[in-house]
Amino acid sequence: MKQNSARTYPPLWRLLRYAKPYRVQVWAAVVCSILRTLLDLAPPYLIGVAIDVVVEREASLLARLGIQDPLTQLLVLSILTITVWGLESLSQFTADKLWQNLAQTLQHELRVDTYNHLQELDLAYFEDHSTGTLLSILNDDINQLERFLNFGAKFLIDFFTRVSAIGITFMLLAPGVAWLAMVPIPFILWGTFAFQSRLAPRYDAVRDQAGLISDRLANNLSGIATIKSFTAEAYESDRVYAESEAYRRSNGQAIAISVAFQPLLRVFILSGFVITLYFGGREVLQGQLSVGIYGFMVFIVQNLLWPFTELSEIMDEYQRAMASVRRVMGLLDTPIAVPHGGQSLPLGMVRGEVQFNDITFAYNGRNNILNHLSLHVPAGSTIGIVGATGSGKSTLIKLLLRFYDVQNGCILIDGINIRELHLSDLRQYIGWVSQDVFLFHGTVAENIRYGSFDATRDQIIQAAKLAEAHEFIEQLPQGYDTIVGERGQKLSGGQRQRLAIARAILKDPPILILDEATSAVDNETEAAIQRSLVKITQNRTTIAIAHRLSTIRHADCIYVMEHEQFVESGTHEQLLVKNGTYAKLWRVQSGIL
Ligand SMILES: Nc1ncnc2c1ncn2[C@@H]1O[C@H](COP(=O)(O)OP(=O)(O)OP(=O)(O)O)[C@@H](O)[C@H]1O
Repeated sequence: MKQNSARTYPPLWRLLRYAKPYRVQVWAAVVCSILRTLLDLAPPYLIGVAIDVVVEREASLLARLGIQDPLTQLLVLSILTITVWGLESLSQFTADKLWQNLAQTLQHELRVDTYNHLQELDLAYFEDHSTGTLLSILNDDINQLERFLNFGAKFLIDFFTRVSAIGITFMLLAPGVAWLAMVPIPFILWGTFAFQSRLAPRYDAVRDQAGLISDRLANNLSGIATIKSFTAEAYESDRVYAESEAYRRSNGQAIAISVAFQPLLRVFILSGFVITLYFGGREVLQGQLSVGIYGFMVFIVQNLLWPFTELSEIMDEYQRAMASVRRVMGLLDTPIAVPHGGQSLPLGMVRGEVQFNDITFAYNGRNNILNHLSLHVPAGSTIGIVGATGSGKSTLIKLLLRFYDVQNGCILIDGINIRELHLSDLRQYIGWVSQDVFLFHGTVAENIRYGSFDATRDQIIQAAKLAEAHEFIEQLPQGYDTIVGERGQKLSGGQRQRLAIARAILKDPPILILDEATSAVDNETEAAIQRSLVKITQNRTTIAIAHRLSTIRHADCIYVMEHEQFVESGTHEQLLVKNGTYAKLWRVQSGIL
């Protein structure tokens, strides 16, 4: 509800609301920026006063204020100028520092919040959104905001202060000429905003296109070995070229409008300047305006009108930033499809009984993978699941981990519906060695320790020994401190699997899931791991999925999956006696057939 209503706010408003905790700094930065601009306007005024001193001497403005001697008047003016410049530098320094700190803080907070929200989203979201697009939001879009906060916000404040201060002073000093000098302003404003409204959709397109390039690059870099093995470099180069070209084109379309407006603005500004020069001069000649005020006005009229040329650039920056805000906020608004349950069950109290009660599940827009499937795994028992590839074995595990929610039926742990459990509790109970082992860039020890961050070196080595990994780790150049490379690419598939098993053993969960956990190791190593697993799986619920039946033959019960259901179950011996699918598979694998 709250998230939907947030969408109705304009992006700038949402950004400001985000900055709410920093409102003191924001106001301080605004005040310092206004002060700086006002002080920046003082020197032209002081020049006007100086002209007044040298022309009018004892009849000057300062003389009327009580300083008779023209030389003393000049001295006072000099001191005033030094003071103004000093204060201007100070306020500029403070404003810059405040804006930059704010930009850095907001950028940091937004990035961390967006990332944290992203982590909470369900797996289906990541399947529908490419890594490149998400990276471009987390990096490019958030950096764009920093640029705007660093420069754009400051410019906008400077602009409004400058225009209001000069406009009012003009009106007070020479109302006859002032309105003429301001005639171009409505035209400039109208043009600026008309042009910005045409620019906004083009910048949205640029941001989207930037996301697409990022996708392509991220995809290619992670698939570089495949590209090389298929000698597809030229093909990929063409695809990158096409994406980059599309980005260039969409940026070009935005730039085409953005540059066309500048020359037009100059014409308007020139007219304001010429009007002041001519009509102001005429008033001086007619004795209606003092020379000092005329000098000040000619000098300052450009200060009034030039910011309007910058306004279009700032609005340009603003539109780019708002396109980024929309993307960042869009991500932050994405509802969490798999929410936490309210119940908390301490890890130490979990027995590990798992029940799938009449569950039905289909991936988004696909046919049912599991149909009215039920399974009961008593606490502490070991079960094996076999079945054809694509039959839904891994899906069953992902449902237990609540990566997705079932459409019908329920899954229980120790009799509690997993939807009611806090997600982090639920996932604490489960040690999952997945089919696709993912190792993080870091050392072997860091990867084993992943998730059990307090584990000692000895515990890590002990877990590695049980996973039959200690020996090969010792032979690595830096042993446990060897860097495994991104995604563990400096290790073999079997070595990666053993690290993943060690990681799950170290976690010491009440429920252990082994999804093809030893598929990449040789028979001898697998036999050794199996011997270790006998010890590890004692008093722990274990669900093992395997194509190699020898891996699960000693399970308390083996389930055979087919056609969205379990079609057979029993011990290895019972299933052989049944002479069904399992027996057929066994005969094929053991070479009897
Ligand atoms: N994220 C997903 N979105 C849509 N369909 C999916 C997704 N993941 C898996 N599937 C489909 O669901 C079916 C079951 O996949 P699953 O990975 O559970 O099979 P499996 O029995 O573990 O297979 P294998 O033995 O090959 O590992 C497959 O047809 C697969 O194409």
